[in-house]
Amino acid sequence: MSQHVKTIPTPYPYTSILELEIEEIDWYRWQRLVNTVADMFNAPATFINQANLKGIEVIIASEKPETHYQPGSIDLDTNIYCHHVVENSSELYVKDAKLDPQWCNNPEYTEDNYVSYLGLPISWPDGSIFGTLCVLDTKVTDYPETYINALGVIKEVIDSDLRHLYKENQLLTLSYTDPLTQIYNRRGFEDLLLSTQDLAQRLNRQLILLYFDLDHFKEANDIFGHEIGDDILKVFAKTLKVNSRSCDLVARWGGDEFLVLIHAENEHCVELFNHRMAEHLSACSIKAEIKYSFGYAVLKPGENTDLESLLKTADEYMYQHKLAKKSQT
Ligand SMILES: Nc1nc2c(ncn2[C@@H]2O[C@H](COP(=O)(O)OP(=O)(O)OP(=O)(O)O)[C@@H](O)[C@H]2O)c(=O)[nH]1
Repeated sequence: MSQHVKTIPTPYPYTSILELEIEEIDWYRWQRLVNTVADMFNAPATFINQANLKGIEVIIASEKPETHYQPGSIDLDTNIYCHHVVENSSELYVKDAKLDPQWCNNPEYTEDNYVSYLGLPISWPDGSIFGTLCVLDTKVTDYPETYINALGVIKEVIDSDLRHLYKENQLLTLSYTDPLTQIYNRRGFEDLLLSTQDLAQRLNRQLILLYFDLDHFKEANDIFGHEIGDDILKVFAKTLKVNSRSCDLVARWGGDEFLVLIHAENEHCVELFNHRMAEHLSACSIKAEIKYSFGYAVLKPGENTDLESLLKTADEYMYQHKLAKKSQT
């Protein structure tokens, strides 16, 4: 019997901008832009969508009586037009969905009868995808190139609003934060590593990369449940944070793995850090005992070791630590 293995799409690492109190976006202007596009194309529906942790979410919809859509988000498994724009980071123009079998399971076509779609990607200033500006129609279309170009100009207005937001730093912080533990995520760590290295060079100080991996975390999830598992991750992240200085970088690297980059006078700091961690963790009141293995790598001033090599060293060390503990038990 053949087995169909379903892959779960990775969510886009952004919180919905609708959930944030952002004053820098002129929502009224975005609304007018969307309404103008709908009028210009004489189309029943125009949207600005965001690719975020929920999937693809409608942020602004045209205010025409015939605009038909479900407010909220569509998960990444559903074959809607916008997913293709987001995935490929490029324009998509479907003049007549009937002519292309790839849309036969697209609910926008099969349920809402949107047979035509024109969508452009909207980008964050770092080039990663924010979402789409799109025009949908229930009739077959053949837009002139001048219209498509005009849509491109309107999209650039939205891009530039996002750039402004980035300057304000609100969303930058957001896209750098792991939503569960509220420490940096992988992307935040990678992006801030360079400036931390720069600072350490200028101060002529060494940096130490600490790599932590929880022990038997899968078992804790299995025995106590996923929610307690989440609590363990949160407590561990918080413990790392309170034991670090504000200039250190504390991040969740993925799953039950964490990184801390510390400005350290010498390797003795690693022992001290560990000692403080053990003390804090033993004092916290959580159902499951939190144990971890760790490794580290040193980056001396003047050295130019890349993150990959540092991680490899720290990971090998951590692995030996884990093995040693396993063989003891
Ligand atoms: N609750 C919760 N579990 C997660 C999360 N992310 C990853 N996991 C789980 O973390 C577990 C990691 O398992 P493993 O990598 O095998 O690690 P381990 O059980 O700690 O094994 P050892 O490292 O060998 O001790 C997996 O079961 C994941 O499903 C999360 O955000 N929340």
